[in-house]
Amino acid sequence: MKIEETFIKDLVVIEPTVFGDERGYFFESYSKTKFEDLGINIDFVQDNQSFSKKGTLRGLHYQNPPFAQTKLVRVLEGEIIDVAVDLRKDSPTYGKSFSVLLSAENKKQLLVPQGFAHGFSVISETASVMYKCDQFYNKEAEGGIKFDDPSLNIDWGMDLKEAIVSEKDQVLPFIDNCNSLF
Ligand SMILES: Cc1cn([C@H]2C[C@H](O)[C@@H](COP(=O)(O)OP(=O)(O)O[C@H]3O[C@@H](C)C(=O)[C@@H](O)[C@H]3O)O2)c(=O)[nH]c1=O
Repeated sequence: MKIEETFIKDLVVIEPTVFGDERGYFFESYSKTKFEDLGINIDFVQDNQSFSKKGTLRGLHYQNPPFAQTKLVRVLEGEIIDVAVDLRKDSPTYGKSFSVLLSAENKKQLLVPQGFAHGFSVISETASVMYKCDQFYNKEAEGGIKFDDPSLNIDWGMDLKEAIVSEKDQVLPFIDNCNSLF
């Protein structure tokens, strides 16, 4: 298992050790002790899975404290551009975004800490995305930022006019007006 730092503190990409043989492959997608060896000590309590068609864009979402969530995101099928935006007011990278291609093929995982907004776009025909969370879903604590906020200028790898976006996500505020409490 390998950990890649990003330019944003605490936001890391994890690559598993994959064992291939004539049957196919095997890897540990999560191991509490191996993650602890990498300095990651998180108690995950909920696993989520979503399936989306090409052109779907979900996000950018977060839950405010005390219900903030760390998310460990991976792709079971397909390819996504996974995006995290730093919302920590005292962070030197506040308002900056990081994007990474996650796919069933590259098996990379993005560890999105508490204090970030998260979203992804689907660039393959379909994609199944799975993520672990260290806090339960709480509707009242939900917050979001509009995916096309010009101050974030995120490259979602698609024509945004064609993006498939939920009604809820179409009316989210830009970062300067969001209700983030981080
Ligand atoms: C996120 C979530 C949603 N739901 C319900 C609420 C709603 O009726 C339905 C669909 O919810 P949403 O439209 O919010 O799903 P979605 O837009 O996929 O929301 C997700 O987006 C990605 C980018 C994230 O980072 C996640 O944390 C989550 O916010 O599922 C739960 O029951 N539990 C959950 O944990």
